[in-house]
Amino acid sequence: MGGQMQQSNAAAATALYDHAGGGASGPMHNNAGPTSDAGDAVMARWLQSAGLQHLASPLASTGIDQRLLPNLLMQGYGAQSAEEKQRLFKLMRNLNFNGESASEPFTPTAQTSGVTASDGFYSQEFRGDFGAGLLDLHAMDDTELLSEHVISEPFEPSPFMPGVSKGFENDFSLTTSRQQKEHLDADVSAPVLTNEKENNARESNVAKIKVVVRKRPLNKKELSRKEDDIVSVSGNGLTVHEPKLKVDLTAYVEKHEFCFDAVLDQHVSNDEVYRVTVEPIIPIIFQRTKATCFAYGQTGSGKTYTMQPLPLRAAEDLVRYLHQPVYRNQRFKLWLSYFEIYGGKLFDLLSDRK
Ligand SMILES: Nc1ncnc2c1ncn2[C@@H]1O[C@H](COP(=O)(O)OP(=O)(O)OP(=O)(O)O)[C@@H](O)[C@H]1O
Repeated sequence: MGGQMQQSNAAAATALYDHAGGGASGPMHNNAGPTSDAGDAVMARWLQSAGLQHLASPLASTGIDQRLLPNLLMQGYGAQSAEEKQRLFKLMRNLNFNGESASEPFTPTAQTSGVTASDGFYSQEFRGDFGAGLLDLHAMDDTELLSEHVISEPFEPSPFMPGVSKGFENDFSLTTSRQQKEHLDADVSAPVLTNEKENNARESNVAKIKVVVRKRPLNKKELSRKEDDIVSVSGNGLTVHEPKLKVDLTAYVEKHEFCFDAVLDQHVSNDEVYRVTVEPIIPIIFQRTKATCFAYGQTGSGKTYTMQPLPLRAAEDLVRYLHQPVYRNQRFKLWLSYFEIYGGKLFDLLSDRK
């Protein structure tokens, strides 16, 4: 089914290209005939794939040069609501730029006899701001476009995330006020782009991975052997002082310096570990983000000692958040599973180690 559909799209796209080439000097609607119909059909189907088929017929009957369509559509031509404009914007983004930026010299990706690169769908005019305006047939795969239809349900941002509330103010949420809607209707591209920029900025502000090192104190055995403490901590850096011998057997210490997101020395309590590592993740989970916390290190380095208190503290905070008015009605669900992986086997600790 998908393959068939793509084939028929490919044929139709070629027809549109031919059509544009034949009528490069005049408006496309003047080129009546089968190719014109095919071109209109592609445009109609393209719009239909985003549920915007009602925009196709007015455009066809206006006498507007269809090479200008991408720009016209981008300016919100015919679209009534902010939601429609958003769909148009996403549809436009599915145009295949073939890795070229608009400033790069244009190279046509297909050739048809009698058609030059400056014509039709491939012309600078048609491409407008969108690079090489070849319809990406893969992007027209129905499943992918269906996902474009999913409009996220209104979601109230967490007041705990820095800078989040500002970003969501410009979002196309269904709760957009009338005044905002009018503003968005006036120019749909600007808010979408601003919104995207803000999303990127917000994402880059929140580190995806945070590595925290905890130094444990020397244990009794090490103390009884009068072993040296070879790790010193300073800020978010630590130095390993490695005892070495030169070839002439003179002892010397080689320093290895490392920097992490945070380094906790041996005097730090488990509460402080929680505060630095897991506590900041909890509100992010309520932004519908997945979060993982794990410990690694050599045997006896303190993984169990460090990790053991964290789940209980995290569960307390999670439940506390769930009861906050801002999250209470958002249909969040809390699941808990507890496994041990040992010796290549998985044990369910909430089910008699089955
Ligand atoms: N920060 C710390 N303060 C005091 N004691 C600690 C600290 N970290 C670890 N210990 C002690 O060091 C010993 C080893 O710690 P732990 O069992 O947590 O290591 P581990 O990394 O889980 O080891 P393994 O990989 O062998 O399971 C334990 O007796 C633990 O109580």
